[in-house]
Amino acid sequence: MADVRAEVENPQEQTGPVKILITDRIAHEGVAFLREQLPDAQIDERPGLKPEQLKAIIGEYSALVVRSETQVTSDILTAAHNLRIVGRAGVGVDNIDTAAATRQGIIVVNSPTGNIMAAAEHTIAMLMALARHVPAADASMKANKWEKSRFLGIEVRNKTLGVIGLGKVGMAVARRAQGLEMQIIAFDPFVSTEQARKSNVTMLSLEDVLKQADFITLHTSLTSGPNGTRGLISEKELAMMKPGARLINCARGGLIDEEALLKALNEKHIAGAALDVFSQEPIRDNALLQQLIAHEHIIATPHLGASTEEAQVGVATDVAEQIVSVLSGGFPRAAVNAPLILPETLKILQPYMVLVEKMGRLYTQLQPEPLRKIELTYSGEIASYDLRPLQAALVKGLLESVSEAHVNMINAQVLAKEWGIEIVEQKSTTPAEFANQVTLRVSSESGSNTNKDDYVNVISGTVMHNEPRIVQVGPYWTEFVPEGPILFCRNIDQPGMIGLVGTVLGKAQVNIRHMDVGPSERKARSYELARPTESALMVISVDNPIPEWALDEVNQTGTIYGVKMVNL
Ligand SMILES: NC(=O)C1=CN([C@@H]2O[C@H](COP(=O)(O)OP(=O)(O)OC[C@H]3O[C@@H](n4cnc5c(N)ncnc54)[C@H](O)[C@@H]3O)[C@@H](O)[C@H]2O)C=CC1
Ligand SMILES: O=C(O)C(=O)COP(=O)(O)O
Repeated sequence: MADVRAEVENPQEQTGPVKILITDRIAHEGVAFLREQLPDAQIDERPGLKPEQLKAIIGEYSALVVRSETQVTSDILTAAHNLRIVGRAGVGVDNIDTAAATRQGIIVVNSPTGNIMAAAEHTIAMLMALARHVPAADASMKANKWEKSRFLGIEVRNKTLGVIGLGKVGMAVARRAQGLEMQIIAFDPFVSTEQARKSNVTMLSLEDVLKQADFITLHTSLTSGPNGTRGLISEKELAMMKPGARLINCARGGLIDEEALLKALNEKHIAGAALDVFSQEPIRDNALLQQLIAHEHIIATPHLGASTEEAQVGVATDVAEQIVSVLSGGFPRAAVNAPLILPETLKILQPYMVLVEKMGRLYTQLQPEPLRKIELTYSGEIASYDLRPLQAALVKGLLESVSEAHVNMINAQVLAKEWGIEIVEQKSTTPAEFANQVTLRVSSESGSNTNKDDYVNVISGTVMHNEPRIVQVGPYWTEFVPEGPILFCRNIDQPGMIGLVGTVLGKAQVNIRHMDVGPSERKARSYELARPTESALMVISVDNPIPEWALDEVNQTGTIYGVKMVNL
């Protein structure tokens, strides 16, 4: 069973050492950690690659490390045949097409806390610089001037700071600003008034924050779509700002309509703005942005929020650790697109993951038909765990033999949806037939399993001595280890049937490893006589594949039917 955490096997078999590509500059501590922990890996630092250069080489790599500069687009990802993880040495992942990565089963990780303080302190530096014209005064001094009266500033004490986005950075900024004796008001639709009140922050509507604050600082992530934050501060919002107020953006450039900002500054509606981030980075020859940063009431820094020694060491080692973990078959600490399962839980679930994947494979091989709805029932103690890995294992088992898709825990749900498969789960901690049992009930294309040979609508299994066992197939009770080549057939429940099959297999020089004949009713297991017209399911595990002529011979007996070979 392959590990569904982060599929180790690659669709295009990779030869040679594992390769890691670093395309933005990260602290050397992170690179050193990778080298130390993965001594056989090839680690290439190639900052400044053009998109077409990155696309040309990305296929060789298992891991990619970036900051905010490299654009990891879906186009790049289509060429990333061996990529298993993208590590963002920082917070914002808006430069990574995470939806495309998810579809391809690529884990995206970031460092959610490594540079929070750096970003918050830079915001405070921007706040003070805006209030006291520090950069302009410095430039004037360097031009050999002494313009004492030109740089009259304001105090921040007793002023109101409006925080838009009261997350990790926003809250750190609020705390620091409280130390400067500022009043803090905030807008964040996902933070409760009560929670904010405990930190002495007053939650208001966006409009009220804009109208009341002397300084506005932005700390939301950049998201697109109808409820996204792109263009959150546009002409209308700028117009709502208090005349003479100041704006700070150390989050993402796209949050502000930069043209509208330039207009508001030119009209002297707001007194100034401090920008660390821009809609295009680097700015290069973007005329609007050049005009904006040249404005006398703008303070600009080249996306320096995270650029402290401490933060860079923090984010680089944070991401390096997660890359080592994932490439070694473990879990990332901060995956943006993967559910987090604790290693202890995974250890318990592992044999059930094997079981469920085999149940999926068995179903697809016995009943190769488009699926529509699957009901997974868990009973026993197993039902009390986080069972997402089992669902992923099931999708993998079901789709692997019929699709090119590389299924793993990251993309299992997306792929199931694409295939139009609805998966519902039922959980009960009360044991059923076995202490822990997983049952798969399937509805195929027609919506019900009505055709004559369509008996495999239920497969049930358990784990015994850490080994998966299938205990029910359709109406038949059975017990076998789902492993290797297995012959499935049904027979009229009467004497001589086992002998018939045994003789043919003997003739074909096929060794039987295990055999189980399951009646269609549980009570027949207690050696009561079954009625002669009843059928039974024969499950015969063999050491080597059975030749076609032997399968035909078994099929022609008249009393044995539905002969099918599966490979688990
Ligand atoms: N300039 C730099 O170098 C750095 C920039 N950042 C950026 O700062 C931003 C914030 O980072 P964190 O605080 O770590 O993120 P976070 O996820 O902890 O906080 C974001 C907050 O924004 C809120 N939010 C979402 N939509 C909103 C909306 N429409 N209006 C108001 N609030 C909304 C969320 O509820 C959340 O509380 C991110 O964009 C990140 O990329 C972070 C570190 C360094
Ligand atoms: O972590 C973030 O979100 C940042 O914006 C920092 O970006 P950077 O790593 O400095 O390119």
